[in-house]
Amino acid sequence: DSLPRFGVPLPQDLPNAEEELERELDNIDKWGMDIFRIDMLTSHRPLTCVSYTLFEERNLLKSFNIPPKTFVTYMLNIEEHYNKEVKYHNQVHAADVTHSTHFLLCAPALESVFTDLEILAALFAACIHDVRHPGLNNQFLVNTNSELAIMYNDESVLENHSLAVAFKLLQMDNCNMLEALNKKAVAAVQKMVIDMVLATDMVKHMSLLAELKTMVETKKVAGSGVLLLDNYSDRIQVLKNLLHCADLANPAKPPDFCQQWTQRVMGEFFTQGDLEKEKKMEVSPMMDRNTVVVEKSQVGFIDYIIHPLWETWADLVYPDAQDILMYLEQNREYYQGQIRDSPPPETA
Ligand SMILES: COc1ccc(-c2ccn(CCC(=O)N3C[C@@H](C)O[C@H](C)C3)n2)cc1OC1CCCC1
Ligand SMILES: [Mg+2]
Ligand SMILES: [Zn+2]
Repeated sequence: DSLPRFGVPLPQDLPNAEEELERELDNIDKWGMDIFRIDMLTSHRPLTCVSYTLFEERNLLKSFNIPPKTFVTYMLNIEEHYNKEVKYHNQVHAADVTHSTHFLLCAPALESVFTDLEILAALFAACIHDVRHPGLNNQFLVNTNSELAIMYNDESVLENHSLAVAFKLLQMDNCNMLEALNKKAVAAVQKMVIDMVLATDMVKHMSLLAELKTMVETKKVAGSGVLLLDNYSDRIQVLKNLLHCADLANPAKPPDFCQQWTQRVMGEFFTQGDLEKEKKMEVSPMMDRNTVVVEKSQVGFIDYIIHPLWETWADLVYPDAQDILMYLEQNREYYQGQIRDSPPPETA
């Protein structure tokens, strides 16, 4: 039983789904790839399709003797364990972050900087980083004394849970995509994946950014212009920031994708806010559908979190991320313009 061409069966009711999907996947090395259309064309299995395409393109299945059937079985299993009912933290977000991770790894400034094992770890981390996300954030799980918060002692609860689930699923029948790696390589991948996924917890943001800024100030560059990273600590620090940037890339995407992501995240936030109201809890900031001004909160998010992070990343890989910064500034202006009675843009 051979695998379907893109790893996943395509919708029968779409006559030319295969050629439409091929057309979308032709953009896999571009920032503007339409992950929402790929979600539709794969009957909501974008993660398996994108990860399979990327692993094939990067020749990682051959390099690490990963049987394609095992890879697809594991990824479909992981995809099943993303919650389709959750509006933002579902398999489309995971596929988007995996694609963004791939794009950032393609930066010329990072050319031949990372080994195939590190690239495998980064893509794997992106695929699994939010698996079993309940659509509630860490603070809610802690405040409600949830099973998960007790299990993980209130520390990076969601991130620890996604990691545990991902490594548990590896042990299921015909799912161990790392079976051909030697013990040392598996341990190295596992450590890198744990370090990267734990770094996607927002509480780590300020310290991660501070370290990135220090790295930019002291960055060592080879004659060819690629980054010189000669120890694990520097290498994993760049990979942690790379995945964190990919996780926080929505406001730096083409406007219509950015706006779709905002609708999804607000849908998830308001669902949590409604639940907090129902439970007579204090409603979290940005989650009260009656008081949040979506455009204002996006401008604030961009000004205080997203732009400082992406500006620093763009410095690190200069001049590679300039058009990403352009989208970010364009989206900031869009949201600023949408705020009622906001000052008109200065005339030139
Ligand atoms: C497109 O909009 C967003 C896209 C992504 C995020 C965002 C913040 C942190 N992350 C990284 C993961 C994380 O830590 N969390 C914990 C919590 C902030 O909910 C986030 C969703 C996930 N992702 C926030 C976004 O908007 C928020 C709502 C209005 C302003 C901020
Ligand atoms: Mg997360
Ligand atoms: Zn995420």
